[in-house]
Order: sequence, then structure tokens, then C-alpha cells
Amino acid sequence: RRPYRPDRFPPGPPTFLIFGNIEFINETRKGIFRPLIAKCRKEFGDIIGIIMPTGQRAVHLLDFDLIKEATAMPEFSGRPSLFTSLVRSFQQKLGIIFNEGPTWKEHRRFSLRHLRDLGFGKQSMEGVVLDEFESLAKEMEQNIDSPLTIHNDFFNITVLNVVWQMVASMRVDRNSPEAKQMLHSVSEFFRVVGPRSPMNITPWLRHFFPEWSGYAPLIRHRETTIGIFDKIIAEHRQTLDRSSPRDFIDQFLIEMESEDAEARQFTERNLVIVSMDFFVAGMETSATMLHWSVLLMVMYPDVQTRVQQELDAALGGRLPSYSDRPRLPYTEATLMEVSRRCTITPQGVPHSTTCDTTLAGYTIPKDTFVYMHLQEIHMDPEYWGDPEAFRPERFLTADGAVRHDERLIPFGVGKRFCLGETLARMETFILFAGLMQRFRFAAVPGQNLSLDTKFGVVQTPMKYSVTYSKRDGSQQTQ
Ligand code: HEM
Repeated sequence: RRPYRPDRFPPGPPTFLIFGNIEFINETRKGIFRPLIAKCRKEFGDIIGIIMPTGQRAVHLLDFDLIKEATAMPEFSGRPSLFTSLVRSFQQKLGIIFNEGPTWKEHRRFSLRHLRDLGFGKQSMEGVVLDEFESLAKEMEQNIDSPLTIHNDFFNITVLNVVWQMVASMRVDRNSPEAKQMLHSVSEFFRVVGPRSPMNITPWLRHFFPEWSGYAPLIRHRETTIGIFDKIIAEHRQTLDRSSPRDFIDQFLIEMESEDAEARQFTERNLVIVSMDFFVAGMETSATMLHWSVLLMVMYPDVQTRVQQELDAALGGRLPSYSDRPRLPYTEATLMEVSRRCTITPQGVPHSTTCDTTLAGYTIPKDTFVYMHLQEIHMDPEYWGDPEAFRPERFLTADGAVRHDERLIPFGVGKRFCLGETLARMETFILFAGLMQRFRFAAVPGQNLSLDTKFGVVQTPMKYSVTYSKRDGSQQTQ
């Protein structure tokens, strides 16, 4: 595609034909994205149009009302045809996250319906989350005297096991080779699949630099995933009881027996991709939320103390449940503030336009990538006043109840909002409350803690270490 700016396309920085917009590419590569966005916003406004040297058009939305308007329109509910996502799903648009059109709609609806039946937001699922919490806590208790380094993988197995049980009625042991294989596979996926991956800009690089370009890791991810799922699906087929489906795979296998299944993408290949979508979307995000939460509790010990006082007073040492939320408003407000201050997916997941359309008087042609800057909404000084400050009280009313705010949108909004929102809210609440009730976290002396992060599809904290001591949940909080 020739890099030209269509008539009435939103304003934005110029494209330099050979090297692209050098500043943009360089700063993005270094992960320094927010200052660049602020600079563009000052110059061009809340809707910025960028033409990549490859000719690909992208629109960045930085304003809440614009995001709300766009995400409510079906024309903005497509997903980009990224080279990486197509390689992952055999050159077809499969699954949910990277799919669009009628098959996306049908699979989104089917998944939501069955995941709800299987326990999304239900008490049975809470039991699974609590079991996973106990398994995590047991491991932590064994190392109580040594500083704990918190990194991406630390909470991943806990949340992976919750999704895994809904999808396949299975769990993996934290230190097993299967667990390591799955974590490695998902982290390789995140490393190579983003819209700024070299492969999505210049796919031919894969012929010369298969490792560096991310092509070889992506193929490894695909083959590992298929290997894991082929085995599980074969086992499910052998033991399937149509009158009593155990999990999502059983539900999908039953649907595959319907007459028009193939046309509606109810195929074994798509079952693998849909299931993998749940892992990639549900594991790194929820684990990162817990990762940030512990960091913030260490950086703001007074907030940690208040959360613990509230938990002790309301629960007196018994394990938390999701239905305890009305009695734990400060704990809930703290998690809301974590999700605002450290937006897990700063630009959501990119959308694309399914036909030529208009927004705010600008023309947006078909197949334009559309980025919703959730982080900019969460960090807007005009709305929040002091967005840099970590202050759970902003989500409390004068009489101490939780105050919901339509501008807190960590799960996105509109037609493609997060499919796992109910599960994510429940599991992060229970796991966070459990961790705060059972342990007191503190910084390792001499460590320079900060909220610095590297830009990515999922925004994670830098590695940090904590010490922690055991609490019994009914004791006086220090
Ligand atoms: C704290 C945890 C989570 C956060 C912050 C989060 C956030 C998001 C966001 C921002 C999107 C994109 C919305 C858009 O395209 O406009 C998304 C999509 C999605 N999420 Fe989540 N998510 C979380 C947990 C989960 C969990 C636990 C699951 C599943 C088991 C899940 C499954 C999905 C799926 C399947 C999509 C794609 C929906 C579609 O394209 O229609 N997410 N999530």
C-alpha cells in the first residue's frame, strides 16, 4: 500500500517514506510512549491519524467520549489482520480476540454463555480460586524468611489454573514441566505478537532473521499449543458424556456435532485457538494486576494497613468471598485505583474499521487500525485532578461506600469489552484480599521501587523483591 493520507483523515505526524517517522519508531521501541502521545495530543488534538511507511493507517483515540462513541459503533468492532495473528491461526481469522464479523459474534456469545454456566461469577468458581490461593500461600509460607522476587510468572500459574479448570477441567502443578511449558509458550506469544512486532511491519524479514523477527518463536508457540490441546481434546472425546458436559471443551465438542458446525467455525482447529485465546487474554492480564497490587502495597504501606484493618474487622480471619465486597469497600476501591494508576493494557487491544466510516467529522477508511488509549483516560489530569497519585479514596463516597466511575475502563468498553471481566474481577478480588489477609509485605531495604514500566500490549512492573511475614487475619495490624 502507498503511504498517503486520505482526505479528511485525522491530523497527525508526517510519514517519512523510507525510515518511517523516526522519532515515533525510536521512542516506541524504547517503550517511551506517553510523552510522545502527549506531544502529539498538544499538536493534533484527541484524535490522531498516523500513516505508517508501509501505508498502513492507524487512528489513536485519546478522549473518553470519542472512545465511547467509536466502540459503540459496529464499524469499529473489527480486528486488524496482523501477520502474526494470522500465522498463529493458520492464515485464517479464528478464535475470538483476533476474529471479527459474524463468526466472532457467534463465538463470543457461545463462550460467554457457556463460561457463565461453568461458573463465571458463581460460587463454585470461587472455590477453585480459593484452592489456588491456598496452593500459592502454601508455597509462599515455605520461604517466609527469604526475600521474594516478584516477576511476571509469579502469579501466572494461579490464574492460569482458574481458566484451565473452566476450559479443560485440569490444573497444573506450579513447578511441573507442563506449567513451565505453558508459561513459556504464552510469554513467547506476547513477545512477538504485538502490532509493532517487526513481522507485522515487514513480514519478509522472517526469511532472513527467523528468531529475531519473532517468526520462529511464534511457530514454536503455535506448535506447542496445538500439541498440548490435541492431546487434551482427544482425551475429552473419549470420555465425553453429552448429557453432562464438564467444561468448555466438552461444550464445544457437542456443538461441533451440529449440522452447520464447519461453516460456523465449530471445528477442532478453532477450538484450539479459542481455548488459547482464554489463556493469553486471561493469564498475563490478571497476573499483572496482582503484580502491580503487591508493588503498590509495598510502596504505600498505609494503604496496605488500611486494607488489612478492613479485612480483619469484616472477616475476623475467615477466607474472603466475592460476596463480602459490600463490607470491604476500601479493599475494592484499592483494586480499582490499582487498575486506574497502572492500566494493564494501556491501549486496549487494537480494533480496526470494517468499512469506510466517520468519527468526529473525520473520514476513517476501512481497515484502519484503531487504538483506544485506556491509559490516557485513566491519567487525564483534567478529570482526575492528581492522576499520578495513588489514592483509593477517589473511589469512595463521603460515607465510605464504593463510588463507581464510568471513566474507569480497564476492561475496555462497547461491543468488544473484555469477555473475561466478571471472572477477572472476582479472581483478582479474592486473590488480593487473601494475600493481604495472610501476609504483610514490605520492601527489601535499599531497593529503588518505582512505577516505571516498559510499554507493551500488557504493561508490567519492573522486577522487584519483597519480604513478607505471616499474619493470621484476626491479629492487630501493625
Ligand atoms: C485484570 C484482568 C483483565 C484485563 C485488565 C482485561 C482487559 C481486556 C481488554 C482491555 C480487552 C480488549 C477490549 C477491546 O478490544 O476493546 C480484553 C479483551 C478480551 N479479554 Fe480480557 N482482561 C482481563 C482478564 C481476562 C480474563 C480472565 C479473560 C478470560 C478468561 C479475558 C478474556 C478476554 C477475551 C476473550 C477478550 C477478547 C474479546 C473480543 O475480542 O471480543 N480477559 N480484555
